Amino acid sequence: MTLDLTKAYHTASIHSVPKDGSELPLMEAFYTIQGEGANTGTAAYFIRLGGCDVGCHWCDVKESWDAELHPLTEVAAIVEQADAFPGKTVVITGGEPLLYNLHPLTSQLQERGIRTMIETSGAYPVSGTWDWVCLSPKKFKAPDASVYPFADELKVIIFNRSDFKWAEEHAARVGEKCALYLQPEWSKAHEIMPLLVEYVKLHPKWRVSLQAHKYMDIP
Ligand SMILES: C[S@@+](CC[C@H](N)C(=O)[O-])C[C@H]1O[C@@H](n2cnc3c(N)ncnc32)[C@H](O)[C@@H]1O
Ligand SMILES: Nc1nc2[nH]cc(C(=O)O)c2c(=O)[nH]1
Ligand code: SF4
Ligand SMILES: [Mg+2]
Repeated sequence: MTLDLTKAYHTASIHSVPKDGSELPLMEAFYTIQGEGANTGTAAYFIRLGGCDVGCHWCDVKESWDAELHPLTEVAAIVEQADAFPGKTVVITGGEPLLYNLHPLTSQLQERGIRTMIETSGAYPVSGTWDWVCLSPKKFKAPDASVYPFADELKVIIFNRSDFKWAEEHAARVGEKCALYLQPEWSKAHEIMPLLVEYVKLHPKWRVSLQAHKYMDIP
């Protein structure tokens, strides 16, 4: 598959993040339990990159949006720290990680035998090499068409009834093997859960994803 790199990592220059991907704006990194989607319950080291222009009004990490607030950090140092943990699985999240050139980060992780996973809205084309791609499309800035074939998992956030239709539109665009998840928006979870449960019972190709880390009270 050929990638259209003309649209990739387009804001890198605005945020003076080097386009070669050697340094990235690092908001935080922490070793925890994956709380969402297909890999829920497994140990993983999360690397959260700053910068996002998608603007979900219910985003649970708005502090990540302004890349300038997060220090440019050498990829080699990020990788070194990740390798200190026994999980040997790294989840790159944000912010929107696909704003940046992720080739050096993923290749250096994989050279050390660390699995690479990404949480992305898909708003920008894929860079880097991935063992697992979680695509979570957003109405506020729809995915780039090139991203759908990379999705191992589609995770749609349900905030209101109209999001079920939106979820089906995206399910029609991912590959046959892509696992399908519906995840309640956290602040509406109590209200939306009965609808979500009924929807999955009627449309069993979908599974429920909860933000298990929030119930476990861990990062
Ligand atoms: C903070 S985002 C960062 C990665 C990327 N920007 C994205 O949206 O996929 C990580 C995951 O959290 C989900 N998420 C964010 N806010 C949420 C909320 N209030 N309730 C449920 N899921 C949420 C996103 O849909 C995404 O799957
Ligand atoms: N434990 C835990 N699991 C997660 N899965 C996706 C997360 C994210 O913010 O991308 C996340 C997170 O922030 N914490
Ligand atoms: S795309 Fe992700 S980081 Fe950006 S606003 Fe939406 S949920 Fe938050
Ligand atoms: Mg989170």
